[in-house]
Amino acid sequence: MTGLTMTSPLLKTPATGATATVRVPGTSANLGPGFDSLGLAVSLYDTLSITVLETPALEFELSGEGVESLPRDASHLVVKTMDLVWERLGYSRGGLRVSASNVLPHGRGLGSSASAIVAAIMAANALVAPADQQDDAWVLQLASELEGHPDNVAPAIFGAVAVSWQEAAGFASAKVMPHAGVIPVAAIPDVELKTERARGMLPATVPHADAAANSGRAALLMHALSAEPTLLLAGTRDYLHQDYRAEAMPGSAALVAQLRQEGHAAFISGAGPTVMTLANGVEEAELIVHRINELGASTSMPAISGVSWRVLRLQVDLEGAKVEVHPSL
Ligand SMILES: Nc1ncnc2c1ncn2[C@@H]1O[C@H](COP(=O)(O)OP(=O)(O)OP(=O)(O)O)[C@@H](O)[C@H]1O
Ligand SMILES: N[C@@H](CCO)C(=O)O
Repeated sequence: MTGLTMTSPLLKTPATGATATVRVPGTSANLGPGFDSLGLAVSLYDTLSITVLETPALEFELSGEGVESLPRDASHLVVKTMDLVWERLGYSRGGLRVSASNVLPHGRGLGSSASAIVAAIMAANALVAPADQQDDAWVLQLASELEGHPDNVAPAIFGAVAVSWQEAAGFASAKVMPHAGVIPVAAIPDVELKTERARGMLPATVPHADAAANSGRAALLMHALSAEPTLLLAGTRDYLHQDYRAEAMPGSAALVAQLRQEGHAAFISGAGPTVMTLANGVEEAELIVHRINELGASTSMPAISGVSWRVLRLQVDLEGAKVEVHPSL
């Protein structure tokens, strides 16, 4: 690794030749009643490698999700985010090679934008001089600002279940380890729904009775997730967002209703349209996978069978994003 160089009296540059690689999990936000506050990390991972080049070029090696549609210039979310990190830390960017292996589907409610932002911040932070590097609380603050809410970025950074909140001093998050029996099952539809559109469907106010009922379920959910998974069905009941957004994802709304009627803790993952179900043990997880495939193939519920579902039995990721830096050879 070459030493840090000065491009102006004020700005430093990251060390040329170094590569930072970040492996970041996807996340499921809201978990039913935890709108904009609860989320959990799942065992689906994007990998981002950033190499600082000697030339001013921006090179992209993208694979997987978004390969056809993502921009290959400074407007790419990863580059925009890294530029902001370096600006705040007093650095300027030269050339970069951005290598991304994208597994998380975009606009499906699995936190792809949050994971991209977290990976970019962690890579940029790892490439500055050790004395300038910031801690995870700083990463959480900046990532939440960029994403607009902390419920996806917190579990992407820390893993497990994250309970996040905001006060005058900024965003904060507590990590809660889930009961070992909790198994997330994702049903990912082949249609995209932009978070921005889903947020636009929410009302400005909700009835006090709904807010009160929702508070009770969110509190119950934390107990169910950490200690008593038999209560997951009751704990994942939401009153604040899913009904208001159902029109934009009728197949997902129908699948959530059907699975809940059959006793499974299903909810819309993030802003949708992925349906997440939290199983209590392997046997229930296998049953849920089988049942979703069956409903998708049956003609008796056209709202569900009219959508093509990719069903994945996952695990809760307990560690969150990991970064490694390789100096130049
Ligand atoms: N790995 C990535 N690299 C660059 N841009 C990305 C990446 N992942 C997501 N994005 C950008 O974020 C957009 C998707 O963000 P959006 O908030 O709509 O959905 P999401 O994050 O997948 O879902 P949710 O927030 O509901 O969990 C993509 O269309 C793309 O512009
Ligand atoms: N809490 C967010 C998650 C998606 O980014 C929402 O439901 O809009």
